[in-house]
Amino acid sequence: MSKFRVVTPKGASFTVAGGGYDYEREALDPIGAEIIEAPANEAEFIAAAKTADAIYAKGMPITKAVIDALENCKVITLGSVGVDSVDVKAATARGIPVTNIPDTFIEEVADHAMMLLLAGFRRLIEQDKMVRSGRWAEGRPALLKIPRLMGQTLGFISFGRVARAVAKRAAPFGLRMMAYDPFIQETLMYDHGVIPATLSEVLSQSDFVSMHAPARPEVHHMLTEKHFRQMKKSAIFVNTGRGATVDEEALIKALQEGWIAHAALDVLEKEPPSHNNPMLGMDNVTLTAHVASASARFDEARKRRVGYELSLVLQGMWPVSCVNPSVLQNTALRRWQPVSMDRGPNS
Ligand SMILES: NC(=O)C1=CN([C@@H]2O[C@H](COP(=O)(O)OP(=O)(O)OC[C@H]3O[C@@H](n4cnc5c(N)ncnc54)[C@H](OP(=O)(O)O)[C@@H]3O)[C@@H](O)[C@H]2O)C=CC1
Ligand SMILES: O=C(O)C(=O)CO
Repeated sequence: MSKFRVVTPKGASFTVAGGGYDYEREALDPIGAEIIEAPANEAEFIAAAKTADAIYAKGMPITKAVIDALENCKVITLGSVGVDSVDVKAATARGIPVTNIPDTFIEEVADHAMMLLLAGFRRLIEQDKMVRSGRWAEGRPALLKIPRLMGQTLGFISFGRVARAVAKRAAPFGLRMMAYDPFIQETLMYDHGVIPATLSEVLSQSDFVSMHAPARPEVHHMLTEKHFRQMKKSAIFVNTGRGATVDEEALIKALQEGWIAHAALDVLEKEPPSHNNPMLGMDNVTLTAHVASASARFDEARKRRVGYELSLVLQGMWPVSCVNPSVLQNTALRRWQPVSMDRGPNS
């Protein structure tokens, strides 16, 4: 009989083809913790998770109803940066720490954001189609209409870890950069050659708007019609954050009516999109399938980090990355390292 039960919804998202090796186990086996898969529907999950020592959240939303039913849970662990699949407020109210993996694949996501920006700007998909369909001669005239990249303005919405890594990549291209993020110190922006700005300034002055806001209830549909109307007609909108931060209907209207030029998106409101999502047929949209974090090291890095966070808490210690750290002081867990209490609105 295992000492600790970690319950997780069956049918994980993210997993490599064929399942992959359970790197979490390298941290969990030595402490006698077992990962148990439970059906990914709320009622059956609650029945299996009620007495669990920990929840490993993936795929299924961990709602208030699930959280309120937990009798013995010491931590809810996420194998992602985004914490939108867990009701963090409900966990905080129950005094349960929630952990994520914020520093695991920043570089991959930043590479992807930069790729989307460049592909949208240099019209990669359109150029590729022209060559394949025998319209070679149309390629050059299409690009003769666009400005050169150097000197264009890149505006960030949110200036967290990923946006900062994008800024490092964008600086050598000679882009002017500005950012809206009321939650971080302006010095961090200046350190990256980025000018602090209001949301309106970012929207109205940027040639590229790169969206990195986390999907929290208060950030839901942060960008609406009025925001797309403020953007330049030539603007390219890049989103590698979360689809829910954008009113997708408004974005589609903006693209169809020419308020902005192009959207390059790794994330959508509904993933995968339904077959009648108009963006699937639009030439001024570049899409990838929420894959920005993926690389050959993704599965191992994510699982090892999840195993580490779980094993710390199950052995009675503070986790390394807690999104609601205010709860830690009221737990029996031991503080063994400095942890920043300065986290977002949910903490
Ligand atoms: N496409 C993909 O595969 C991936 C997507 N992501 C998404 O990207 C997002 C950003 O990642 P990352 O940069 O690592 O996250 P960070 O937590 O490092 O940065 C997010 C920043 O946004 C700030 N913020 C919070 N609310 C607002 C708001 N209303 N307006 C402006 N800024 C706000 C945060 O402040 P504070 O910390 O105070 O809350 C923080 O400074 C993640 O939340 C995740 O959803 C991440 C990885 C992979
Ligand atoms: O970590 C996240 O938030 C992701 O979206 C991973 O793909």
